[in-house]
Amino acid sequence: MLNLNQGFTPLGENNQIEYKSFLFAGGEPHIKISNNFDANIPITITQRINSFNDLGMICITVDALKRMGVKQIDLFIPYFPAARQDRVMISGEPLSVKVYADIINAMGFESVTVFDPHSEVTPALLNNCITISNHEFIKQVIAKIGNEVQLISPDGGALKKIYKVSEFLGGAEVVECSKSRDVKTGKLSGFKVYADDLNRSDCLIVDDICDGGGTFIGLAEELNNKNAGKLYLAISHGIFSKGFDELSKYFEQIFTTDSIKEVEHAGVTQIKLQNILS
Ligand SMILES: O=P(O)(O)OC[C@H]1O[C@H](OP(=O)(O)OP(=O)(O)O)[C@H](O)[C@@H]1O
Repeated sequence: MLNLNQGFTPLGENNQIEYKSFLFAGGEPHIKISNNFDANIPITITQRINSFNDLGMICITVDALKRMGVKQIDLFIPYFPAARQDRVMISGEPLSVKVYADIINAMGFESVTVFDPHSEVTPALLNNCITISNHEFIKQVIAKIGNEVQLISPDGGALKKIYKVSEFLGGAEVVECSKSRDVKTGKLSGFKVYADDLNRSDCLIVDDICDGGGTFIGLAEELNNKNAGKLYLAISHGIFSKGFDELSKYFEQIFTTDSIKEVEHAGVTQIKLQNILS
């Protein structure tokens, strides 16, 4: 096991390969891997990708391992970078998810494991892709909430997955919702909750990514208009680029994993991937 992100050990702490990594003064990542391991044994690289350099670190690590004689390398990257840029919305934009997938495919991994990918595009583009669903994560979230909740599917993307979550949980009730995003400006509008009266029932919004949080604030207001009880939010990949001041006004508790980063906030419960996967 070679864990490239310090302190992030999603597959456990056993059999870790030692290395030193740093950035050269010019900004390029570098690694020196110690050679006290058996190169005949398959190696799994784990990494949290938050920048292009984090992907670059994977590339140079694979090169170094191959030069050391390692034949089989597996990759574990829970958050797939640029996963939302999985379609060209307006001319002049890239299909970023394919750019990343092409780079990763070129390294010839035995398998590439991702957690709760944004859409079917990522697994379709990645060779030897293994996906881990959010089912166990949501099960653990509901166990922590401790009450019965209605599952809330925020938009079209989430709707494709929510009924499988409900089935996994033994048939939890689902409320469908929708929103509109202006693809030119990113602005959100038109939040709709397809229920007449939620009768003060507690609601758990389930989605893959929270970026600025606009989706969930807009939806929370609409859920409150429909007489919702307590609101909870479960997000597989927490970017939280606008912090928690606004989100915390609406949500009793926010749940996320450590697929992107560590989060320290009273209103956030982080469930480690290591505990979800074990
Ligand atoms: O925190 P926010 O800034 O509101 O962003 C989060 C939302 O963005 C993504 O969906 P997106 O809006 O890209 O729609 P899609 O599921 O139709 O691709 C994601 O699945 C969330 O729903």
